[in-house]
Amino acid sequence: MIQQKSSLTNKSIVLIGFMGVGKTTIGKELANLLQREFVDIDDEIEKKYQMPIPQIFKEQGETAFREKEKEVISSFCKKKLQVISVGGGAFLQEEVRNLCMSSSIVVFLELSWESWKERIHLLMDDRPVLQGKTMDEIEELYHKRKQIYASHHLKVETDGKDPEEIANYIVESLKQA
Ligand SMILES: Nc1ncnc2c1ncn2[C@@H]1O[C@H](COP(=O)(O)OP(=O)(O)O)[C@@H](O)[C@H]1O
Ligand SMILES: O=C(O)C1=C[C@@H](OP(=O)(O)O)[C@@H](O)[C@H](O)C1
Ligand SMILES: [Mg+2]
Repeated sequence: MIQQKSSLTNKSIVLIGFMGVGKTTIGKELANLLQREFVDIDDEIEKKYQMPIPQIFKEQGETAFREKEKEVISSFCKKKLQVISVGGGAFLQEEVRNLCMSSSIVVFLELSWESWKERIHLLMDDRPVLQGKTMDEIEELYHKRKQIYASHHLKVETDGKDPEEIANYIVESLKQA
């Protein structure tokens, strides 16, 4: 279920993985369990720029969104002892990958394509990256994105598990490592 390369410290924990894998949901559970502050980078971007993510994509484009994303992640990564969920595209930027890997424990949440497909109806409305794409194109993106998630300290397979179970598993794994 898991590959371990690091342990629980006073560093922040950063959750990565494809859109819809459960970073935001599991991040909240994990923060509760560890009694840490929870930070969702997409929420922070929306607060800072007073605009929903789909609107940023529509009006300013993806490049502008990635710049904002990098800025916000940079400011939160400096802090310790938080649980941080970053967007599924954050690790496209090498600078973001390096920053998170050096400052925090990076946990990659993995979900198989078969399981992910069942969740797509929950995601289409507010994930601009998915909009206008065919299933084949989304599948291609899913596989391409795997490369950027290769940077991690810990990998957790989430198929068939509920968010609480996954959060508990992360805590136990990090404690034991
Ligand atoms: N382990 C899980 N099992 C079933 N549904 C889940 C699980 N984790 C998340 N979800 C659901 O999938 C959707 C996307 O979750 P979310 O946490 O927003 O993912 P992300 O932040 O990775 O995009 C939500 O509707 C959430 O309730
Ligand atoms: O993968 C992506 O490019 C994105 C993922 C989203 O976050 P989630 O991974 O939390 O859905 C959000 O940052 C934005 O819509 C772009
Ligand atoms: Mg999220």
